[in-house]
Amino acid sequence: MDLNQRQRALNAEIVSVDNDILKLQELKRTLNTELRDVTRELEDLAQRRVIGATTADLHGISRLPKGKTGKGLESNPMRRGEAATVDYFAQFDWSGELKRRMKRVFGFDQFRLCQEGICNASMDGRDCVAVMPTGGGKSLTYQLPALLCSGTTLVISPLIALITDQILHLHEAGIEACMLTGSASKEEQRTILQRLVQNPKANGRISAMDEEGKEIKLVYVTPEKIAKSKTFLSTLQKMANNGTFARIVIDEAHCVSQLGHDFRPDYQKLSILRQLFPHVPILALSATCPPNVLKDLLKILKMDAIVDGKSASAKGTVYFSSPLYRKNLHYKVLPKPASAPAVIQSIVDYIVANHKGHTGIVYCLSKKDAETVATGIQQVSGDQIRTGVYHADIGDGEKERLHKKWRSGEVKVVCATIAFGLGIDKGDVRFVIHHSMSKSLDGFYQESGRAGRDGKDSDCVLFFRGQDVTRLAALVCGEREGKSKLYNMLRFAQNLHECRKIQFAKYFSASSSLSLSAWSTEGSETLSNCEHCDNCTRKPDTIETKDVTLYSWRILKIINTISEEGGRATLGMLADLVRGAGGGVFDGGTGRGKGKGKAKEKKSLDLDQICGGKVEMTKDDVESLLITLLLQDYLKEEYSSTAYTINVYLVAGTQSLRLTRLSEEDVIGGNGHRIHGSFVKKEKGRKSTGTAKAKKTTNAGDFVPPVRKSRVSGSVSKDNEIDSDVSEPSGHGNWPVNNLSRGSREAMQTHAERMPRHRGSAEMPKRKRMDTSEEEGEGVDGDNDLADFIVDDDDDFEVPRDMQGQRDVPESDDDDDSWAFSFTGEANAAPRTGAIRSSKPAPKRQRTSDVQHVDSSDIIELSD
Ligand SMILES: Nc1ncnc2c1ncn2[C@@H]1O[C@H](COP(=O)(O)OP(=O)(O)OP(=O)(O)O)[C@@H](O)[C@H]1O
Repeated sequence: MDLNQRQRALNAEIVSVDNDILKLQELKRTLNTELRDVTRELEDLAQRRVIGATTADLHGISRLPKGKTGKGLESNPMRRGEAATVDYFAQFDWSGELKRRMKRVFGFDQFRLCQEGICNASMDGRDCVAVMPTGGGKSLTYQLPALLCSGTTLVISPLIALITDQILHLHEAGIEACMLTGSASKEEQRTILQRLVQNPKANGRISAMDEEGKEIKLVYVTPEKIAKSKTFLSTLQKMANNGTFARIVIDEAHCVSQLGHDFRPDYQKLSILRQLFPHVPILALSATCPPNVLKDLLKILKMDAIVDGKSASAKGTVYFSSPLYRKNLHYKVLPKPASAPAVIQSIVDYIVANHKGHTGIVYCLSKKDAETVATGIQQVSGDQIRTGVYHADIGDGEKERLHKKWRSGEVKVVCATIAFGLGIDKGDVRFVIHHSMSKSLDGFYQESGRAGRDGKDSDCVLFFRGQDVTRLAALVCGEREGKSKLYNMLRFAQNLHECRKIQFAKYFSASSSLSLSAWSTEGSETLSNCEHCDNCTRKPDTIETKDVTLYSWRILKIINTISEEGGRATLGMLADLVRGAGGGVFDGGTGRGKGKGKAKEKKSLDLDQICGGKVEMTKDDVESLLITLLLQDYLKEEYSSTAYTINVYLVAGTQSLRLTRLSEEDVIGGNGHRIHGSFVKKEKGRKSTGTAKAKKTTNAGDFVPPVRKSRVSGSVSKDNEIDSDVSEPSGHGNWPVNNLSRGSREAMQTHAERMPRHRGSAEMPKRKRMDTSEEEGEGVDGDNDLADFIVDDDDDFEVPRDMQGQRDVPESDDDDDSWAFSFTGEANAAPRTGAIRSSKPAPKRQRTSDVQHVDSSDIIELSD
C-alpha cells in the first residue's frame, strides 16, 4: 500500500472512529437516562412503602374538604347533619326500592362492584365517571336509576350493534326503550321524537309511574346524532325545559379522548351537551380510563374535577372504579406456527381439546384474516366448529343474521376484527383467541375481556409469533404513542416468566397510575400471582434461559454489514439470513445508476468472515431473540413507505454498540455486557397445540388458504384492510353469516368473486392495505406446489411461476417451515475478497424487484 493509500485508509478509519464516538456518546446518554429512571423508580418504591399510598392517592382523587355537605345528605338519614361528605355506598331513601326493582326487572340479587354507589350518585343527581371492567355490569348503573326516576335518560353509545343488543335486552325485561339511529324509518323516528316531548312533566324524584307505564325511559343514540341532528337537539331542549330530561349517559366514554385506544372524533362533539343542558347530570362509563384520558374526558365534557364516591363533597364529579382483575379469566400465550394453515390447525386443535361446543371469539388483525380464519376453522374441523365472520364491511343484513345465530348458539365461533364486540353482551363466551397480537395491551385487555362475562371460568389465548410485530409496527407507526403501546403488548407476549395478572397490573399502574390494588382480588389488597395463567402454571423445566450474547453479537454484526452494503432486512429476512438460510442472499444497494432502471445487486453474506459463523438456533428462537433485541433497543425499526405500503426493516439500535464494540474473543470469553434470553424448550415427538402442522394437500375439503401475490401484482384487496375503525354507526348495526359449508377451493373462488377488482397500480384506490406473512410465502409448506394453488385476492390474474422466486429450503436445523425467497437460481458471481459476494439479478426476474426480500411476508399496506 503506498503512502497515499495509507493516508486515505487512515482518514477513513478516523471518520469511522468519530462515528463510533458519536454513537458511544449517544449510548452513554441513553444509559444515563436509564440509570436515572431506575434510581427514580427505586426512590419512588421506597417512598411508597413509607407513605403507604392509598388507592385514592394513586388515583389522584382529592380528599374532601370538611364542613361541606353533599346533595345526598338530605336524603341520607345515617349521615344527615354531621358528615362533611357523602358516602354513596351508604343507605339512602331509595335504597330499598332500588334493590327491589333490580330483583324484579333484572333478576339480580346483589349489586356487583361499585354498581350501588353509581346508582346512588345518579339518583342524587350527580355527575359521575365510573370505570368498571369489561363485563362488570355498567349498563345496570344507568338502567336502574332510569327506571326509578321520572323522565327519559339519553344514552350515547358508539355502535349500533351495541345499541341493538341493549334494546333487545331492555324490551325482554319489559322496559320502554328505543333507539334513534339510521336503522329506524323516518316515520318511526318522528313518532319517537313526538313521544319524547309529550312525556308528562316530572313532579318528583321518583316517578309516579310503574314500570308498565308508557313513558320512554331510555333513548339510545350514537354520537353522530348529537353532532348532526338539529331536530334531535331541539327535542332534547324541549325535554330539558319541561323537566323530563333525566340524565345523559356516555357509554365507552374513553372514546372522547384522543389518548384513548378507541378514539372517535364524533365523541368530541359531545362537549355541546354541557353547554346546552347545564343542569342535566352526566354519567360517563368506561372500562379503561387512564388519568390522561380521564383528564381529557372531564375537559371535553366540561365536567368538574373528580371526588371520591366514598366521600364525595357537594361539588365535583363523583368518581367510581372497580378492581380490574377478573379471576375467572385464564390468560395464556401460545407459540404461533409459521404457516397460515398450521395456525388454523393449532386453533382448531386448541378449541377441540379445550372448548368443544363452546362459544368463542377469534380476533384477527385484518378483514381478510377474519374471513380466511373463519373459513379455515370450519373446514379443518370438518364442520364441527360453526363459525361466522364479522368486520366493518359485512352488510347489515348479514350482521343481523349472525347476531341471531350467535345468540341462539347456531354459530359458535365468531372470527372478527376489533369491530366486533364493543359492548356485545353475551355472557357465555368461554374463550377469546387472538390470532394476532393487538396494537396495545389496553386493546388486548378489552378484547380478551369479552370472555366470561357471566363470571364463569374462561380462557384468553394469544397466538404469538415475533414476525407479527412487523405488520403491527407498520400499522401503528403514525399513531401517537403507537410504538410504545405496541412494545408493551410485545413485552407481555414475549414474557415467559411473570404472572399475567402482575404484568397487567404493572402496565396499568404505570400507564394509568392506577393503584396496583385495582388488580388485587376482590376483598384482598395484596397483589399476588394469579396461579392460573400460563406463566404461573408452567413447569420450570419447559423453559430454557441462556446466555445469548454471542448470537446477539453475530446478529448485530450481520445487520451492520447489510446496512453498510446498502441493503435492508425485515425481521423475517433477518431470522433467515443469520441462520445462513437461503444462501444468505439479500438485496444490496445500487451503487450505480439512478432512477427506475437501476438494478439492485444481489449479495450474499459470508457469515464466517463477518462474525465467525451462523446463529445456530431454530427460526422460532431466532425470531424470539430478535424481539428481545428490539425491545432492549439493540435493534430498531426503520420504516420505508411508498404511496401504498409501509415496509418495516430492522437496523442496529442505540444499544447495539454495547455489543458490537466488543471483540469476538471478549464475547466468547464472557467479558463485557451480557444478554440472556428465555426460550420454550421443544419437546421431541410431541405435537403441541402451538406447533401442529397443517394438512397441505388440496383434496376436496382440505383447507388451503389463499396464497396472495398481490404485492407482486400491485393489486389491492379491499377486504384485507385492518378494521382500525370500530365506529361507522350505520354500518355496524347488524351482523353477518359466513357461508361456510363449501369446499375450500370453491369457498376461495366464491370469496374471490365477491372481491373488488383492481388491475394494476393505475386503478389502485388510495387506501393502504396489509399483506400477511401467513398468506404469502410462509403460508405454504415445503412440499406444496406453489404454482398450483395460488389464488389471487381477486382472481384477476396468475403470476407466471418464474415471477415468484424460487424456494430455497435451508439446511434446516429444526423442523419448522422456515424457508427463504431468493433468486440464487442464477449463478452467483465469484466471491469477492471479503464477507460479501454479489451477483446481478437475472433479467427475467427483474419484475420481481417488488419482491425484494428473502422473506416475502413483511410488506404492510394499511387502510386509510
Ligand atoms: N348485579 C349483577 N348481578 C349479576 N349479573 C349482573 C349484574 N350486573 C350485571 N350483570 C350481568 O353482567 C353482564 C355484563 O353486564 P354489562 O353488559 O352491563 O357489562 P358492561 O360493564 O357494560 O361490559 P362492556 O364494557 O363489555 O360493555 C350482563 O350479562 C349482565 O346481565
